[in-house]
Amino acid sequence: MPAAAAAAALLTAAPVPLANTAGRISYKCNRSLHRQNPTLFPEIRSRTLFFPSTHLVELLQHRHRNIVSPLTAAASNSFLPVGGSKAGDSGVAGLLERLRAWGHFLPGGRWWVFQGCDGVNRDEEQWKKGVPVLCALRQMWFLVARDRWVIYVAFASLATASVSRVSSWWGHGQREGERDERREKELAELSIPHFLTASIFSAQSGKSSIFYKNARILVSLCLASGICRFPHEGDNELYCILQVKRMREMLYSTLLFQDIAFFDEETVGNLTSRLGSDCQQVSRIIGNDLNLISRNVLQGAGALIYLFILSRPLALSMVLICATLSTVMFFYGRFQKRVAKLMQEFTAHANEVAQETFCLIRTVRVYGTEKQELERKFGLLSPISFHLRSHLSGFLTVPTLAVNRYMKWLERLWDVSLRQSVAYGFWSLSYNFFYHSTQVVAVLTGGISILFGHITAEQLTKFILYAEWLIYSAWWVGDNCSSLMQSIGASEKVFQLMDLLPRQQLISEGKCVLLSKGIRLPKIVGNIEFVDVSFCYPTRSMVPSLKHVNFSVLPNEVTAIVGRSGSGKSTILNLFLRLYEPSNGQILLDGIPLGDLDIKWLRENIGFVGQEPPIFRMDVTSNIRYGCTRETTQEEVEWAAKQALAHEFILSLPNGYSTLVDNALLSGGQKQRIAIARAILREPAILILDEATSALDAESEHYVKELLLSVGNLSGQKRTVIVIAHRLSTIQAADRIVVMDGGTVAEVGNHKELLQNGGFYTRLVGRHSDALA
Ligand SMILES: Nc1ncnc2c1ncn2[C@@H]1O[C@H](COP(=O)(O)OP(=O)(O)OP(=O)(O)O)[C@@H](O)[C@H]1O
Repeated sequence: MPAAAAAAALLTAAPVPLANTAGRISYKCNRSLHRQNPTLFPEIRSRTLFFPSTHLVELLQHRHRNIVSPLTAAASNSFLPVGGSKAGDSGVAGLLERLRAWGHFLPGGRWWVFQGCDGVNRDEEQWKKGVPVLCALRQMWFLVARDRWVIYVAFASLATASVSRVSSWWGHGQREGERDERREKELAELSIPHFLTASIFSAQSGKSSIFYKNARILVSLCLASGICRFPHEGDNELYCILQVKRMREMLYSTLLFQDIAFFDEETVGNLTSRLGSDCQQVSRIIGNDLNLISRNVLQGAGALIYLFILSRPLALSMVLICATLSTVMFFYGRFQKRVAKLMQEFTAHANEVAQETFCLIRTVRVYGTEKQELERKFGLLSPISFHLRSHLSGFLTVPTLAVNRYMKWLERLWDVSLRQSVAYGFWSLSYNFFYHSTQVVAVLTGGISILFGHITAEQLTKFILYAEWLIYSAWWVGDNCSSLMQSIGASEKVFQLMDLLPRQQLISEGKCVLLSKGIRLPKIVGNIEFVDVSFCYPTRSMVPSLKHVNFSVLPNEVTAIVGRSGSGKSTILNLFLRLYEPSNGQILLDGIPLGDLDIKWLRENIGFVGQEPPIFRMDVTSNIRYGCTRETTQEEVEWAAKQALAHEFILSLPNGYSTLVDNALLSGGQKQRIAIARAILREPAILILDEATSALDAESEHYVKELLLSVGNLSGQKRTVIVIAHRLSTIQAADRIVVMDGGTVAEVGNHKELLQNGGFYTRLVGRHSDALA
């Protein structure tokens, strides 16, 4: 009760007008509520991040009816529900209030304000941060410049289809002396309405020779238009395919060369969504949208010129109508760009969740959370947008929503799509209105002109046909512009990702290639030194994972790193593998800073086996050969597999070494054996093992460990080994043990020395003797 009272006080203390700030208020209130009593309000806090404030009240009423009734009473005085009315509102005032609320559904109303992924309303400033249209087009052009010939062919055939001179088709058969008419007949597709009308009127007036001539021209024009369209459309398709391919290539290679920290922040689902649907959508920009826009602009311009030739006053009225339509088109296009951006974002989030769920399907099954993953408690009004639901709640009982992570994003997609559909409805409405306006204006003004003898009935018919053509072209331009805006909206994230610079260590002379840059030592001795190394993961820049770490690994020795979970053992290996760069200090290999060495060469000389080694979806031989730069025979692959005790189980697979495997098709121990065989085959100078044998049975582990730690490479020479271990047997076998505690080195020495010290290591061994033994 005190919490509810405090929360009520918080809400009433700051009565903020609701308009345009619903998301923000809701968020603030809930932050405060959550701080006041996190146990009472945890769920509400996360939910209302994307709910408008009215839903806070709804949610509280529904979920915490008993506890927070004073809060909702107080809240309802401060916050007027979007579609509802205050308690006590009745009669005309209440009705007016409700009507006013419904007014928010009209263009420009509050219903059209979008919320971003964080659930907060996006203001104009945030939208302006997007990629400008010209900038997006420039980037697109740069992307396809290599294949510009495809575009040239497409545009040339388009121009031919739309604007080619008819004179070559029928030149000598024209009526002499009719200058205007001759000019009018210069356009191929555009002249179809002209000859159509001329044919009809010549038939009506009984001029059979003129009728047949016009009919012949009509057929020729239709054929010409069709033939020119063929290369044009084919080229466009070809262009779209090329562009998607090129974009995916570029994006994929840009992503591949990013820092590991980048992948800590971006999820796989999100990135694959950009590579998939986003690239497809963006490819429409030049291949489809721009192409259709130019075609319709050409045709519209031709029709307009024709109209001006026929009648200037009538043509001006058409210009006026088209200008109004263009204004509507501008706003609609801007709206579409925003919609597309949000839809891409929400789709990416939905993909992210789906990908995660499918990757963790075993956990979902074991914990029986399928229903939870599908949870969806909509009622009668499902699925309609949150806002509309809120308005309807004034008339109907609307059940509270309960959505899971995936449904949350689908619901938000739906929410945006709903508004998109309504906007399309408004756009179509305006088109219809203007389309019919042209006819009415043409008939009225044209009829008057006929009455006064300024134009003939034939001219008016032509005028109406061309006016329709003009408005039709304007409509298509509008439609394609909005589609272009959609594509540009969708392109934003793709271009942002493509603009990322590749990781510094992989750049050479401005190119990101698998390159050779830096020092290559003639031979790796294997002396590794960590000098005052400190490190924070970029995603947690305030929390150091390593603090002033100093230790050495001597050549041909086995160094074990031990310590409690989270003490920084794997981080040390990550830094040595240069997956991250130290925030402070240096790591040296044979006296040379790692940063000065050729990274490609360095990695070729390191073998790494992790705790959960990844297996690629390919056959066993390819998996063992993965990353091995030297040529290897099948015998060598089998030798490595035998050393890793993998040979027997591989032979028992349906196709032996040719069996297709992946992470889900092998046991943990089998995966580790393949990864160990992979490391053995590389014959690395330095071997790094991160609990590499944890999934093996005791006997196999003993044998494999012997091999990895003592036997060394093919020629029997020992190598430098760094091993993270929890088992006492592994640790005892090490020449040197580095004991980590809370990101610092607590002790260094061998097993005997450390036990004699009686320090942290002794306590660790004592406390975890069961686990270590
Ligand atoms: N990618 C990452 N981003 C942010 N923090 C991380 C990341 N990886 C590890 N950490 C944090 O760094 C600290 C050290 O982690 P590390 O993986 O090195 O521990 P560890 O000693 O290897 O643990 P374990 O024995 O459980 O594998 C931990 O607090 C961990 O939460």
